[in-house]
Amino acid sequence: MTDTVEDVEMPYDEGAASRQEKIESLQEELDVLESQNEEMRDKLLDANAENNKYQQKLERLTHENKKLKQSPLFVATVQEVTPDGAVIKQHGNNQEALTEVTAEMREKLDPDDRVAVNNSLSVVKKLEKETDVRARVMQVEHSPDVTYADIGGLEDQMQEVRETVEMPLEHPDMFEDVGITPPSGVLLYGPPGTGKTMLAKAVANETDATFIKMAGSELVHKFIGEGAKLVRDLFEVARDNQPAVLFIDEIDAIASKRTDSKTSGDAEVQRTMMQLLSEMDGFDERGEVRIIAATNRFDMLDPAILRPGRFDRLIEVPKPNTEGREIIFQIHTRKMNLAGDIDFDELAEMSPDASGADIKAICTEAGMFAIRDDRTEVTLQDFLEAHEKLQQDDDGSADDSLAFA
Ligand SMILES: Nc1ncnc2c1ncn2[C@@H]1O[C@H](COP(=O)(O)OP(=O)(O)OP(=O)(O)O)[C@@H](O)[C@H]1O
Repeated sequence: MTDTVEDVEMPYDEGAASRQEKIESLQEELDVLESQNEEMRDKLLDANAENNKYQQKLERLTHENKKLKQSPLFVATVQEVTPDGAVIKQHGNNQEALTEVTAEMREKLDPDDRVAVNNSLSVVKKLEKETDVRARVMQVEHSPDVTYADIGGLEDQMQEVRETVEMPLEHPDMFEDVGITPPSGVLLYGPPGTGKTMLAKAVANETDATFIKMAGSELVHKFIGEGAKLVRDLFEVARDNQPAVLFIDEIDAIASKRTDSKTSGDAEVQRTMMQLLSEMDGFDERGEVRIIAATNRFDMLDPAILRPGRFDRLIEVPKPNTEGREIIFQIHTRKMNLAGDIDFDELAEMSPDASGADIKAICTEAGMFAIRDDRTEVTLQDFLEAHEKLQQDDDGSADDSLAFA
Protein backbone atom coordinates (compact mmCIF):
# COMPACT_ATOMS: atom_id res chain seq x y z
CA MET A 1 0.00 0.00 0.00
CA THR A 2 1.30 3.49 -0.83
CA ASP A 3 1.48 5.98 1.98
CA THR A 4 -1.11 8.73 1.93
CA VAL A 5 -0.09 12.29 2.73
CA GLU A 6 -1.52 11.88 6.30
CA ASP A 7 0.66 8.81 7.00
CA VAL A 8 3.90 10.54 6.07
CA GLU A 9 6.00 11.51 9.02
CA MET A 10 7.04 15.16 8.73
CA PRO A 11 10.76 15.93 9.13
CA TYR A 12 10.09 18.75 11.58
CA ASP A 13 8.22 19.47 14.81
CA GLU A 14 4.75 20.61 13.80
CA GLY A 15 4.30 22.92 16.79
CA ALA A 16 7.83 24.36 17.19
CA ALA A 17 9.14 24.87 13.65
CA SER A 18 8.59 28.12 11.84
CA ARG A 19 7.18 28.18 8.33
CA GLN A 20 10.66 28.83 6.87
CA GLU A 21 12.15 25.92 8.83
CA LYS A 22 9.41 23.63 7.61
CA ILE A 23 10.09 24.53 3.96
CA GLU A 24 13.82 24.02 4.39
CA SER A 25 13.53 20.66 6.07
CA LEU A 26 10.99 19.50 3.45
CA GLN A 27 13.38 20.61 0.70
CA GLU A 28 16.22 18.62 2.33
CA GLU A 29 14.01 15.58 2.62
CA LEU A 30 12.99 15.93 -1.05
CA ASP A 31 16.63 16.10 -2.17
CA VAL A 32 17.44 12.91 -0.27
CA LEU A 33 14.46 11.09 -1.73
CA GLU A 34 15.31 12.23 -5.26
CA SER A 35 18.87 10.99 -5.02
CA GLN A 36 17.63 7.67 -3.61
CA ASN A 37 15.19 7.44 -6.49
CA GLU A 38 17.99 8.11 -8.98
CA GLU A 39 20.08 5.39 -7.41
CA MET A 40 17.27 2.88 -7.55
CA ARG A 41 16.62 3.68 -11.21
CA ASP A 42 20.28 3.10 -12.06
CA LYS A 43 20.19 -0.22 -10.26
CA LEU A 44 17.05 -1.23 -12.13
CA LEU A 45 18.64 -0.37 -15.49
CA ASP A 46 21.73 -2.39 -14.59
CA ALA A 47 19.58 -5.32 -13.60
CA ASN A 48 17.65 -5.10 -16.85
CA ALA A 49 20.82 -5.07 -18.91
CA GLU A 50 22.11 -8.04 -16.95
CA ASN A 51 18.85 -9.84 -17.52
CA ASN A 52 19.09 -9.25 -21.27
CA LYS A 53 22.60 -10.60 -21.30
CA TYR A 54 21.53 -13.80 -19.54
CA GLN A 55 18.54 -14.16 -21.82
CA GLN A 56 20.78 -14.03 -24.88
CA LYS A 57 23.19 -16.50 -23.35
CA LEU A 58 20.31 -18.82 -22.62
CA GLU A 59 19.11 -18.66 -26.22
CA ARG A 60 22.60 -19.35 -27.52
CA LEU A 61 23.02 -22.34 -25.26
CA THR A 62 19.59 -23.71 -26.14
CA HIS A 63 20.46 -23.45 -29.83
CA GLU A 64 23.86 -25.07 -29.25
CA ASN A 65 22.22 -27.83 -27.29
CA LYS A 66 19.73 -28.50 -30.08
CA LYS A 67 22.52 -28.63 -32.63
CA LEU A 68 24.52 -31.05 -30.54
CA LYS A 69 21.54 -33.33 -30.17
CA GLN A 70 21.16 -33.61 -33.98
CA SER A 71 24.01 -35.76 -35.19
CA PRO A 72 25.28 -35.00 -38.69
CA LEU A 73 24.27 -37.19 -41.59
CA PHE A 74 26.79 -38.79 -43.92
CA VAL A 75 26.39 -39.28 -47.65
CA ALA A 76 26.59 -42.76 -49.15
CA THR A 77 25.72 -44.49 -52.39
CA VAL A 78 23.50 -47.54 -52.57
CA GLN A 79 25.39 -50.49 -54.07
CA GLU A 80 22.75 -53.14 -53.84
CA VAL A 81 19.30 -53.62 -52.35
CA THR A 82 19.01 -57.12 -50.83
CA PRO A 83 16.32 -58.87 -48.78
CA ASP A 84 18.52 -58.24 -45.73
CA GLY A 85 18.78 -54.51 -46.31
CA ALA A 86 20.84 -52.19 -48.45
CA VAL A 87 24.55 -52.38 -49.14
CA ILE A 88 25.84 -48.84 -49.02
CA LYS A 89 29.24 -47.33 -49.68
CA GLN A 90 30.12 -44.28 -47.65
CA HIS A 91 31.58 -41.33 -49.49
CA GLY A 92 34.96 -40.23 -48.23
CA ASN A 93 36.17 -43.50 -46.66
CA ASN A 94 34.64 -45.81 -49.29
CA GLN A 95 33.66 -48.31 -46.60
CA GLU A 96 30.84 -50.62 -47.48
CA ALA A 97 28.17 -51.61 -45.00
CA LEU A 98 25.01 -53.63 -44.95
CA THR A 99 22.31 -51.62 -43.28
CA GLU A 100 18.71 -52.39 -42.48
CA VAL A 101 16.09 -50.31 -44.22
CA THR A 102 12.38 -50.00 -43.65
CA ALA A 103 10.10 -51.66 -46.18
CA GLU A 104 8.92 -48.22 -47.25
CA MET A 105 12.47 -47.01 -47.86
CA ARG A 106 13.41 -50.22 -49.67
CA GLU A 107 10.67 -49.48 -52.23
CA LYS A 108 12.30 -46.16 -53.04
CA LEU A 109 15.91 -47.32 -53.28
CA ASP A 110 17.80 -48.36 -56.38
CA PRO A 111 21.49 -49.05 -56.91
CA ASP A 112 23.46 -45.84 -57.49
CA ASP A 113 21.03 -43.71 -55.49
CA ARG A 114 22.62 -41.22 -53.14
CA VAL A 115 21.38 -41.47 -49.57
CA ALA A 116 21.96 -39.75 -46.25
CA VAL A 117 22.89 -42.08 -43.37
CA ASN A 118 23.19 -41.36 -39.65
CA ASN A 119 25.91 -42.38 -37.18
CA SER A 120 24.64 -45.93 -37.00
CA LEU A 121 24.52 -46.06 -40.83
CA SER A 122 20.73 -46.26 -41.04
CA VAL A 123 19.39 -44.70 -44.22
CA VAL A 124 17.59 -41.54 -43.15
CA LYS A 125 16.61 -40.23 -46.54
CA LYS A 126 17.16 -40.56 -50.25
CA LEU A 127 18.94 -37.60 -51.80
CA GLU A 128 18.17 -35.98 -55.11
CA LYS A 129 20.13 -37.26 -58.08
CA GLU A 130 23.09 -35.06 -58.85
CA THR A 131 21.75 -34.60 -62.36
CA ASP A 132 18.48 -33.30 -60.91
CA VAL A 133 20.37 -30.71 -58.91
CA ARG A 134 22.26 -29.69 -62.00
CA ALA A 135 19.11 -29.71 -64.08
CA ARG A 136 18.07 -26.66 -62.12
CA VAL A 137 20.75 -24.65 -63.85
CA MET A 138 19.43 -25.84 -67.18
CA GLN A 139 16.19 -24.50 -68.52
CA VAL A 140 13.94 -27.46 -69.30
CA GLU A 141 10.60 -26.75 -70.95
CA HIS A 142 8.42 -29.66 -71.88
CA SER A 143 6.38 -27.68 -74.34
CA PRO A 144 7.67 -24.20 -75.08
CA ASP A 145 4.89 -21.91 -76.22
CA VAL A 146 6.68 -20.30 -79.19
CA THR A 147 5.32 -21.22 -82.64
CA TYR A 148 6.64 -20.53 -86.12
CA ALA A 149 3.90 -17.93 -86.48
CA ASP A 150 5.52 -15.89 -83.69
CA ILE A 151 8.72 -15.46 -85.68
CA GLY A 152 8.92 -12.75 -88.30
CA GLY A 153 11.23 -12.27 -91.25
CA LEU A 154 13.15 -15.53 -90.98
CA GLU A 155 11.42 -17.67 -93.60
CA ASP A 156 14.58 -19.17 -95.11
CA GLN A 157 16.17 -19.83 -91.74
CA MET A 158 12.98 -21.42 -90.47
CA GLN A 159 12.85 -23.67 -93.52
CA GLU A 160 16.41 -24.81 -92.99
CA VAL A 161 15.95 -25.43 -89.27
CA ARG A 162 12.84 -27.47 -90.02
CA GLU A 163 14.70 -29.60 -92.54
CA THR A 164 17.66 -30.27 -90.33
CA VAL A 165 15.99 -30.58 -86.94
CA GLU A 166 12.34 -31.34 -87.43
CA MET A 167 12.62 -33.90 -90.23
CA PRO A 168 15.10 -36.21 -88.47
CA LEU A 169 12.97 -36.07 -85.31
CA GLU A 170 9.69 -36.76 -87.06
CA HIS A 171 10.81 -39.02 -89.89
CA PRO A 172 14.07 -40.71 -88.89
CA ASP A 173 13.13 -43.56 -91.24
CA MET A 174 13.48 -41.29 -94.28
CA PHE A 175 17.11 -40.71 -93.49
CA GLU A 176 17.64 -44.41 -92.87
CA ASP A 177 15.96 -45.28 -96.18
CA VAL A 178 18.16 -42.90 -98.10
CA GLY A 179 21.14 -44.07 -96.11
CA ILE A 180 22.40 -40.75 -94.78
CA THR A 181 23.01 -39.54 -91.28
CA PRO A 182 21.13 -36.35 -90.49
CA PRO A 183 23.28 -33.38 -89.52
CA SER A 184 24.32 -33.66 -85.93
CA GLY A 185 23.96 -30.07 -84.94
CA VAL A 186 22.81 -26.78 -86.30
CA LEU A 187 24.61 -23.58 -85.52
CA LEU A 188 22.67 -20.33 -85.60
CA TYR A 189 24.78 -17.23 -85.71
CA GLY A 190 24.00 -13.55 -85.85
CA PRO A 191 23.55 -10.44 -83.72
CA PRO A 192 21.75 -10.57 -80.35
CA GLY A 193 17.98 -10.50 -80.19
CA THR A 194 17.30 -11.71 -83.71
CA GLY A 195 15.26 -14.80 -82.85
CA LYS A 196 17.80 -17.63 -82.51
CA THR A 197 16.34 -18.87 -79.23
CA MET A 198 12.84 -18.49 -80.66
CA LEU A 199 13.71 -20.70 -83.65
CA ALA A 200 14.99 -23.44 -81.35
CA LYS A 201 11.93 -23.19 -79.11
CA ALA A 202 9.53 -23.21 -82.04
CA VAL A 203 11.04 -26.34 -83.54
CA ALA A 204 10.84 -28.07 -80.14
CA ASN A 205 7.21 -27.02 -79.82
CA GLU A 206 6.35 -28.18 -83.33
CA THR A 207 7.89 -31.62 -82.79
CA ASP A 208 6.55 -32.03 -79.24
CA ALA A 209 10.11 -32.24 -78.06
CA THR A 210 11.46 -31.13 -74.73
CA PHE A 211 13.42 -27.89 -75.00
CA ILE A 212 16.58 -27.87 -72.93
CA LYS A 213 18.62 -24.71 -72.81
CA MET A 214 22.00 -24.06 -71.31
CA ALA A 215 24.24 -21.07 -71.84
CA GLY A 216 27.87 -21.81 -72.69
CA SER A 217 28.99 -19.21 -70.18
CA GLU A 218 27.17 -21.12 -67.44
CA LEU A 219 28.82 -24.36 -68.46
CA VAL A 220 32.21 -22.89 -67.76
CA HIS A 221 31.48 -20.38 -65.01
CA LYS A 222 28.69 -21.74 -62.82
CA PHE A 223 30.39 -24.92 -61.73
CA ILE A 224 34.05 -24.12 -62.03
CA GLY A 225 35.99 -27.27 -62.80
CA GLU A 226 32.86 -29.20 -63.65
CA GLY A 227 32.13 -28.02 -67.19
CA ALA A 228 32.86 -31.42 -68.75
CA LYS A 229 30.67 -33.22 -66.25
CA LEU A 230 27.93 -30.68 -66.79
CA VAL A 231 28.03 -31.36 -70.54
CA ARG A 232 27.65 -35.10 -69.82
CA ASP A 233 24.73 -34.35 -67.52
CA LEU A 234 23.19 -32.06 -70.11
CA PHE A 235 23.13 -34.86 -72.67
CA GLU A 236 21.89 -37.29 -70.04
CA VAL A 237 18.99 -34.99 -69.18
CA ALA A 238 18.28 -34.67 -72.93
CA ARG A 239 18.35 -38.45 -73.44
CA ASP A 240 16.07 -38.93 -70.40
CA ASN A 241 13.62 -36.48 -71.97
CA GLN A 242 13.84 -37.45 -75.60
CA PRO A 243 12.71 -36.41 -78.12
CA ALA A 244 14.56 -33.29 -77.13
CA VAL A 245 16.03 -30.16 -78.62
CA LEU A 246 19.20 -29.24 -76.82
CA PHE A 247 19.91 -25.54 -77.21
CA ILE A 248 23.38 -24.34 -76.29
CA ASP A 249 23.42 -20.55 -76.28
CA GLU A 250 26.69 -18.59 -76.33
CA ILE A 251 28.58 -21.61 -77.63
CA ASP A 252 31.59 -19.33 -78.17
CA ALA A 253 32.16 -19.41 -74.39
CA ILE A 254 33.24 -23.05 -74.64
CA ALA A 255 34.31 -23.30 -78.27
CA SER A 256 36.39 -20.29 -79.06
CA LYS A 257 39.66 -20.49 -80.95
CA ARG A 258 42.55 -21.62 -78.83
CA THR A 259 44.43 -18.74 -77.34
CA ASP A 260 48.16 -18.87 -76.62
CA SER A 261 47.78 -18.44 -72.90
CA LYS A 262 47.96 -21.64 -70.89
CA THR A 263 45.94 -20.60 -67.90
CA SER A 264 43.94 -23.19 -66.02
CA GLY A 265 40.76 -21.39 -67.09
CA ASP A 266 41.62 -22.16 -70.71
CA ALA A 267 42.32 -25.79 -69.91
CA GLU A 268 38.93 -26.04 -68.24
CA VAL A 269 37.21 -24.54 -71.28
CA GLN A 270 39.10 -26.97 -73.53
CA ARG A 271 38.00 -29.96 -71.46
CA THR A 272 34.41 -28.76 -71.63
CA MET A 273 34.61 -28.41 -75.40
CA MET A 274 36.22 -31.84 -75.84
CA GLN A 275 33.38 -33.37 -73.86
CA LEU A 276 30.84 -31.59 -76.05
CA LEU A 277 32.55 -32.88 -79.19
CA SER A 278 32.65 -36.40 -77.89
CA GLU A 279 28.95 -36.31 -76.95
CA MET A 280 28.15 -35.04 -80.43
CA ASP A 281 30.33 -37.66 -82.09
CA GLY A 282 28.69 -40.44 -80.08
CA PHE A 283 25.73 -40.29 -82.40
CA ASP A 284 24.36 -43.76 -81.67
CA GLU A 285 24.00 -43.07 -77.99
CA ARG A 286 22.49 -39.69 -78.56
CA GLY A 287 19.04 -40.99 -79.46
CA GLU A 288 16.39 -38.53 -80.49
CA VAL A 289 18.28 -35.50 -79.35
CA ARG A 290 18.87 -32.66 -81.79
CA ILE A 291 21.42 -30.02 -80.97
CA ILE A 292 21.09 -26.36 -81.82
CA ALA A 293 23.80 -23.94 -80.80
CA ALA A 294 23.84 -20.18 -81.09
CA THR A 295 26.49 -17.51 -81.09
CA ASN A 296 26.87 -13.80 -81.64
CA ARG A 297 30.60 -14.32 -82.23
CA PHE A 298 30.94 -16.63 -85.21
CA ASP A 299 34.42 -15.30 -85.92
CA MET A 300 35.65 -16.58 -82.55
CA LEU A 301 34.64 -20.21 -83.04
CA ASP A 302 37.13 -23.05 -83.02
CA PRO A 303 36.99 -24.73 -86.45
CA ALA A 304 36.96 -28.11 -84.66
CA ILE A 305 33.29 -27.73 -83.80
CA LEU A 306 32.40 -26.94 -87.41
CA ARG A 307 33.73 -30.24 -88.80
CA PRO A 308 31.36 -32.60 -90.62
CA GLY A 309 29.13 -34.52 -88.28
CA ARG A 310 29.21 -31.76 -85.68
CA PHE A 311 27.78 -28.30 -86.23
CA ASP A 312 27.90 -28.69 -89.96
CA ARG A 313 24.78 -26.73 -90.74
CA LEU A 314 25.47 -23.07 -90.31
CA ILE A 315 22.50 -20.77 -90.45
CA GLU A 316 22.92 -17.04 -90.34
CA VAL A 317 20.19 -15.21 -88.44
CA PRO A 318 20.66 -11.56 -89.39
CA LYS A 319 18.82 -8.47 -88.29
CA PRO A 320 15.52 -8.22 -90.17
CA ASN A 321 15.16 -6.28 -93.42
CA THR A 322 12.34 -3.74 -93.90
CA GLU A 323 9.80 -6.41 -94.78
CA GLY A 324 10.90 -8.53 -91.83
CA ARG A 325 10.60 -5.59 -89.44
CA GLU A 326 7.10 -4.90 -90.72
CA ILE A 327 6.06 -8.48 -89.97
CA ILE A 328 7.72 -8.42 -86.54
CA PHE A 329 5.87 -5.17 -85.70
CA GLN A 330 2.64 -6.89 -86.71
CA ILE A 331 3.45 -9.93 -84.56
CA HIS A 332 4.23 -7.90 -81.46
CA THR A 333 1.18 -5.65 -81.80
CA ARG A 334 -1.27 -8.53 -82.33
CA LYS A 335 -2.70 -8.19 -78.85
CA MET A 336 -2.37 -4.41 -78.62
CA ASN A 337 -5.26 -2.03 -78.90
CA LEU A 338 -4.05 0.00 -81.88
CA ALA A 339 -5.42 3.30 -83.18
CA GLY A 340 -6.46 3.45 -86.83
CA ASP A 341 -3.44 5.54 -87.83
CA ILE A 342 -0.83 2.79 -87.45
CA ASP A 343 1.18 2.26 -90.60
CA PHE A 344 3.43 -0.80 -90.24
CA ASP A 345 5.39 0.20 -93.29
CA GLU A 346 6.27 3.49 -91.65
CA LEU A 347 7.22 1.74 -88.39
CA ALA A 348 9.57 -0.57 -90.30
CA GLU A 349 11.10 2.37 -92.15
CA MET A 350 11.75 4.37 -89.00
CA SER A 351 13.79 1.60 -87.36
CA PRO A 352 16.36 0.50 -89.93
CA ASP A 353 18.77 -1.12 -87.48
CA ALA A 354 16.33 -2.65 -85.04
CA SER A 355 16.50 -6.36 -84.17
CA GLY A 356 13.41 -8.40 -83.31
CA ALA A 357 14.10 -7.82 -79.62
CA ASP A 358 14.38 -4.06 -80.25
CA ILE A 359 11.03 -4.06 -82.04
CA LYS A 360 9.43 -5.87 -79.14
CA ALA A 361 10.87 -3.22 -76.80
CA ILE A 362 9.49 -0.40 -78.99
CA CYS A 363 6.00 -1.95 -78.91
CA THR A 364 6.04 -2.33 -75.12
CA GLU A 365 7.33 1.22 -74.67
CA ALA A 366 4.66 2.59 -77.05
CA GLY A 367 2.05 0.88 -74.86
CA MET A 368 3.62 2.55 -71.82
CA PHE A 369 3.27 5.97 -73.47
CA ALA A 370 -0.47 5.32 -73.92
CA ILE A 371 -0.82 4.22 -70.29
CA ARG A 372 1.05 7.28 -69.01
CA ASP A 373 -1.36 9.37 -71.05
CA ASP A 374 -4.36 7.53 -69.59
CA ARG A 375 -5.37 6.12 -72.98
CA THR A 376 -6.22 2.53 -73.90
CA GLU A 377 -5.45 2.99 -77.60
CA VAL A 378 -1.87 3.11 -78.86
CA THR A 379 -1.19 5.63 -81.62
CA LEU A 380 1.49 6.00 -84.27
CA GLN A 381 2.86 8.92 -82.27
CA ASP A 382 3.40 6.58 -79.28
CA PHE A 383 5.53 4.30 -81.47
CA LEU A 384 7.55 7.22 -82.81
CA GLU A 385 8.19 8.51 -79.30
CA ALA A 386 8.99 5.02 -78.01
CA HIS A 387 11.54 4.55 -80.77
CA GLU A 388 13.05 7.94 -80.00
CA LYS A 389 13.27 7.17 -76.31
CA LEU A 390 14.90 3.78 -76.76
CA GLN A 391 17.37 5.23 -79.20
CA GLN A 392 18.31 7.87 -76.64
CA ASP A 393 18.57 5.26 -73.86
CA ASP A 394 20.78 3.24 -76.12
CA ASP A 395 23.09 6.16 -76.81
CA GLY A 396 23.74 6.29 -73.10
CA SER A 397 24.53 2.59 -72.68
CA ALA A 398 27.09 0.20 -74.08
CA ASP A 399 24.61 -2.68 -74.42
CA ASP A 400 24.28 -3.50 -78.08
CA SER A 401 20.96 -5.29 -77.67
CA LEU A 402 19.34 -2.04 -78.61
CA ALA A 403 21.80 -1.20 -81.31
CA PHE A 404 20.03 1.23 -83.55
CA ALA A 405 23.14 3.25 -84.24
N1 LIG B 1 12.42 -12.63 -85.73
C1 LIG B 1 11.69 -12.31 -84.68
N2 LIG B 1 10.35 -12.30 -84.73
C2 LIG B 1 9.60 -11.95 -83.66
N3 LIG B 1 10.12 -11.62 -82.45
C3 LIG B 1 11.46 -11.62 -82.34
C4 LIG B 1 12.31 -11.97 -83.42
N4 LIG B 1 13.58 -11.88 -83.01
C5 LIG B 1 13.54 -11.53 -81.71
N5 LIG B 1 12.27 -11.35 -81.30
C6 LIG B 1 11.85 -10.92 -79.94
O1 LIG B 1 13.00 -10.73 -79.17
C7 LIG B 1 13.06 -11.64 -78.06
C8 LIG B 1 14.47 -12.18 -77.92
O2 LIG B 1 14.76 -12.99 -79.04
P1 LIG B 1 15.68 -14.29 -78.92
O3 LIG B 1 15.93 -14.62 -77.49
O4 LIG B 1 15.14 -15.36 -79.78
O5 LIG B 1 17.00 -13.71 -79.54
P2 LIG B 1 18.40 -14.40 -79.69
O6 LIG B 1 18.79 -14.23 -81.12
O7 LIG B 1 18.37 -15.77 -79.15
O8 LIG B 1 19.25 -13.44 -78.80
P3 LIG B 1 20.61 -13.69 -77.96
O9 LIG B 1 21.68 -13.88 -78.99
O10 LIG B 1 20.72 -12.39 -77.23
O11 LIG B 1 20.36 -14.88 -77.10
C9 LIG B 1 12.05 -12.71 -78.38
O12 LIG B 1 11.47 -13.21 -77.21
C10 LIG B 1 11.03 -11.98 -79.23
O13 LIG B 1 10.08 -11.33 -78.42
